[in-house]
Amino acid sequence: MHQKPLLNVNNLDLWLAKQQILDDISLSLTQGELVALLGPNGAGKSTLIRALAGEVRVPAQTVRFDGKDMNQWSRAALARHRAVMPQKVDLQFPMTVEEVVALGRPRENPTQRRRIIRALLARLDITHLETRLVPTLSGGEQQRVQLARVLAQVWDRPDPRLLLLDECTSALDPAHQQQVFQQLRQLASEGFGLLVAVHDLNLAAQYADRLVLMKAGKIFAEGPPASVLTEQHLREVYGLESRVELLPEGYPLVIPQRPRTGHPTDLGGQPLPWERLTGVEYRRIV
Ligand SMILES: Nc1ncnc2c1ncn2[C@@H]1O[C@H](COP(=O)(O)OP(=O)(O)OP(=O)(O)O)[C@@H](O)[C@H]1O
Repeated sequence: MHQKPLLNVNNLDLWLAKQQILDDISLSLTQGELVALLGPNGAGKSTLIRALAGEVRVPAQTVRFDGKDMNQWSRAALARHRAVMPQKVDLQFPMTVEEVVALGRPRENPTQRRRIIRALLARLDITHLETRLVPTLSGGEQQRVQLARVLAQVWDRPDPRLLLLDECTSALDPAHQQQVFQQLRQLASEGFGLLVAVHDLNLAAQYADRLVLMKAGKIFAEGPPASVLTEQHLREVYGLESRVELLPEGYPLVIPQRPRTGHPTDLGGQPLPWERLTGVEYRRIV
């Protein structure tokens, strides 16, 4: 088990356009750890990832990467040790999958680059797409190509290696979501530290060592999945009614409940059509 501190954030405040977006954020990530960043739309997850990526300037001494102030890292050195997958990547150029993944390794010798690309395409189940033009791929296929490009950047580099991934599985079908998260766990066991923003609470619960739940720019709760994903927390942070069950596998399962009032699809507490037909209340059978 790797235990070396990789990332330390201390009392980070961040203001953009005269608005406070991050409020007193403190967290840490060690080598070999996969931490999921959760929270409603607008909670500040992407902004935090951009700040940790060095894309938004942060106050001195608030973010340390491998023990060194983030502002002291040169761009070139950062590029070898941390890679970032932004939430939106919209590639319009007619480039092939192979060419896009190669962008992650611009200065590599061709034989070595080829080896890295092949390994990543296989890991992300996109070998069969290698010669296709990226803009012609489906959304989920494109997302896996972008992940391969990001991984190529830090693949087989010396430690420290940090991955900051912003909703890297949002377009994937359930089987590919599982496959990608298994790969992320594999990377953690190889010594990477991973911070992954994700909306799927159950994926996070299944794969992350720890969860960081944000609300309105602050950390609302942080810890192992079972301590963060409680019915009370989900109500307070998302306004979501849910049932949370602890599975025999050791992680919680969140089952969202149909809102009783105030939702556009809600019938004001009236039984839904199939409830009238079957006499079975939907809430009890989900
Ligand atoms: N450059 C900016 N200028 C002004 N406000 C910004 C800027 N960037 C982000 N914000 C605001 O900061 C808040 C947090 O945005 P952020 O994108 O970090 O949220 P998020 O948690 O990633 O949300 P989502 O789940 O929708 O992706 C939002 O209210 C957003 O409008």
